[in-house]
Amino acid sequence: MSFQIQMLGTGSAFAKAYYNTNALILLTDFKILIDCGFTAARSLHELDITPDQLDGILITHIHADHVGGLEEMAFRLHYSYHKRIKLFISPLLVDKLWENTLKGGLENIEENLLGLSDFFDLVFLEERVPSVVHEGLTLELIQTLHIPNKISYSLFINNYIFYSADIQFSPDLLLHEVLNKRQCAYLLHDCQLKGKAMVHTSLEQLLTLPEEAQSKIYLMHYDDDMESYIGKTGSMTFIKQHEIYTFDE
Ligand SMILES: O=c1ccn([C@@H]2O[C@@H]3COP(=O)(O)O[C@H]3[C@H]2O)c(=O)[nH]1
Ligand SMILES: [Zn+2]
Ligand SMILES: [Zn+2]
Repeated sequence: MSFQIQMLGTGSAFAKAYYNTNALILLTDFKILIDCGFTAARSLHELDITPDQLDGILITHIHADHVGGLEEMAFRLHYSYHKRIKLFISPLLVDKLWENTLKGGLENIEENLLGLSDFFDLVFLEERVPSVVHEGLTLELIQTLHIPNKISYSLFINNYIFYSADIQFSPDLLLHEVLNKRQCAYLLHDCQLKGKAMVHTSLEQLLTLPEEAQSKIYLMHYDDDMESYIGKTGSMTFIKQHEIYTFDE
């Protein structure tokens, strides 16, 4: 069964033009959002998608450009749509997400709404365990380095697409596991266009990869000056906000 990917946004944490890097995975009868940052609701609105039309949301890590839209989702699902959707999440992130990000806004709005599982149907994704989340869609989280001592996950989609979330340059992972062992056909990778990358991967670092690897890479999580880098990304391509991509196996 084929599926499509439509980026709700493709920007860095502070980008204004391209919104937060959050992705919709679209199957004929299933829609899941990868990350739900503070621009997600506006972007969904622009695409004429309401929160209740999502079947689930997957969280890679706790930064506002990846989870900052969850409070609005929870409120609207509860009050406007009287519905809970799935939240696909590592068990290691659940308490942190509730205690550090959502509790302040969501706790005690009603006496029986006490925690994350009162707003979402929690589906735990164990690291490095492929999970069939719907017919035709298998997701697998792997822990990757973003900020030391901060839990953060990248993702395999149907074991042939690698979705990096936010990640420091990890050439061994990319070349040995993603490309060599798993033979992934597409890599959606975050990219800091200028300067030395401290918590992301820089364009300069990605340009050190062999041309064959670059040709499979779609760049995301970029700054507002992306257009001035067109033609300067080797064999890598910028993925565009709201365009629908079919990544065939
Ligand atoms: O040690 C740090 C921690 C964070 N930051 C910035 O804060 C942002 C948080 O969201 P992000 O992970 O998409 O991107 C991060 C960076 O832009 C940084 O430059 N250095
Ligand atoms: Zn980010
Ligand atoms: Zn981050």
